[in-house]
Amino acid sequence: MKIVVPIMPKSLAEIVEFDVAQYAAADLIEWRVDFMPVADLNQAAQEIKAQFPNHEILFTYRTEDKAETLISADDYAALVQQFSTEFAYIDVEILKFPSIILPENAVVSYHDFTQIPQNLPEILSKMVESRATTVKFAAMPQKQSDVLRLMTETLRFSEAHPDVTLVSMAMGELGKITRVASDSFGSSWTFASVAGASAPGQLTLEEMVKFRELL
Ligand SMILES: O=C1C[C@@](O)(C(=O)O)C[C@@H](O)[C@@H]1O
Repeated sequence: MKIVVPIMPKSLAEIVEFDVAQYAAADLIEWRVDFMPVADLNQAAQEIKAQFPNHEILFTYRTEDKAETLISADDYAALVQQFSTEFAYIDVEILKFPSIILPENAVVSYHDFTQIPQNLPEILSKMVESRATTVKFAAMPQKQSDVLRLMTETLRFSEAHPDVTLVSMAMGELGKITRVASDSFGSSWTFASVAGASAPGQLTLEEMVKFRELL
């Protein structure tokens, strides 16, 4: 299972301050672009690539965790088009922005910060219809059985689509088990933090590495 570590710089100045050595055990860096002014993204992209020359980078502009809309659909599509060629992977909220032209390195994603929706299988099916090779799903369980449901659907989906890389996780305290063990049920990436979590329930990179060694 690949360990993905998010970085969430709020300014250009923060990028040069990263203690890059702390990220060495990460398989992939996720740049959470949505914390930074859009006007600074070009320069930030170059500086981030220079800071992490040995890592593949996932470019993510997350809108689904925000109440207000900070970016128009056209601007979102323009960002995807511009930055998809600059990074190894690019996150695309395909169900929220359905008219987008999907780049080959797209990681189509869906987030629900309140629940694990009952129509999870349908959401996964819709995402795979986009023909993306990587499908990511993160949602918030309210009870233990929600976590089991996510694991069951992860297994079902991964068996039905062996050619697709599935990334799934349950967030929060209840979901932690999915972050360390869901590769047993067909999920291929897990997210862990170095300088602050980008979602509830993430373990630190150090904890994750220890867990993975034990498992
Ligand atoms: O899609 C995900 C997964 C995530 O939401 C998590 O729960 O670890 C964290 C986000 O930064 C990332 O874009």
